[in-house]
Amino acid sequence: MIRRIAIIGLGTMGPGMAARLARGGLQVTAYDVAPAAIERARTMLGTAEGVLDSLGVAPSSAGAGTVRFTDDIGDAVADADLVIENVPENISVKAEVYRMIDGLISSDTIVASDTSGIPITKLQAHISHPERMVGMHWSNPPHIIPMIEVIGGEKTAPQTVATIRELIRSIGLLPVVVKKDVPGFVENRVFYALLREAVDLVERGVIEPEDLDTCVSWGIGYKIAVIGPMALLDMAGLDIYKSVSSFLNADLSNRDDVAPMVLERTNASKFGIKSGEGMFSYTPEQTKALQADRARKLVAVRRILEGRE
Ligand SMILES: NC(=O)C1=CN([C@@H]2O[C@H](COP(=O)(O)OP(=O)(O)OC[C@H]3O[C@@H](n4cnc5c(N)ncnc54)[C@H](O)[C@@H]3O)[C@@H](O)[C@H]2O)C=CC1
Ligand SMILES: Cc1ncc(C(=O)O)c(C(=O)O)c1O
Repeated sequence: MIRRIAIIGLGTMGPGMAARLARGGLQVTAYDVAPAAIERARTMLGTAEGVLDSLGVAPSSAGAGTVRFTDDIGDAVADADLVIENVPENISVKAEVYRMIDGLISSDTIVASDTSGIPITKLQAHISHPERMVGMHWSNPPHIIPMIEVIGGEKTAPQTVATIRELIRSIGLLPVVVKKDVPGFVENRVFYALLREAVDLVERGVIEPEDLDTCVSWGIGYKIAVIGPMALLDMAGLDIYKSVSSFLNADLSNRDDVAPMVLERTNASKFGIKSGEGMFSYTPEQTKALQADRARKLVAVRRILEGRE
């Protein structure tokens, strides 16, 4: 039974996860190597709790859990039933965290990674109890998006996958078990196929970035929240899909490296909202307003999709 959870890494994802897990009645300790990240996370935690209130996510019947911040990794993982590693998407950074916690956790502590797509089999090579390591891939913003992928690597015990799936279900979220440890799992394989084509179309001047977003959000994006791709195939007709894919698939982007448009920006430290500029530009005031507006709309859409409005 999982009651105490340590979150390692409090950047974009950690604070929202901490808020959601605590709302589910769990005792969370939250650690980051950077003191500034811990300070930022305190504010982000408060914002996420407000969003959970507006989503109507009630505390568990046993009451809400707690979030305690710490700057000591040993303190964070001591007594944890589950450690969620949430540091940058880089195998050596993640492996260093596993090495650090290896001697600090008990042999029955589960270690989960929120990796966006590094195969779990690669990550579990860096830990003493690989049978207790599992992928637990949340989607951003983690306190709003209810689906979480659960992925076992070659050495993950089936019981570890089952325990994490049950934990997710027990706090009212939606676990999806990915049956094969493929890079990117399922969500990001599908999403990155879309992103590759979107970036390519903008880069080739087929469409302006703002218009690309309008096309995708109000075209496929809007309906895909209600009708998933497999069901859409049936709605459109497999005969139509057969005809279109017979000429279109061969014309879609198949680039296997990072697009120049993305490299130019990342080389200039233009990472998006976190640096004030990426595909678009953002002042701090615009960022605040945008995040509040997006949270409000995501909350409203989720309430409707769940049949609550
Ligand atoms: N940003 C996103 O939309 C999503 C990210 N992910 C995955 O979640 C993981 C974390 O991503 P983000 O939160 O976006 O990263 P981020 O870069 O925003 O935050 C990472 C945090 O880890 C901290 N950190 C670095 N080394 C550390 C160490 N040795 N010990 C403790 N803390 C350390 C950093 O100080 C930073 O605060 C990555 O694997 C990413 O691929 C998963 C779903 C969505
Ligand atoms: C661009 C991008 N990459 C990865 C992820 C992820 O799920 O890991 C996300 C996300 O929104 O969650 C993302 O936007």
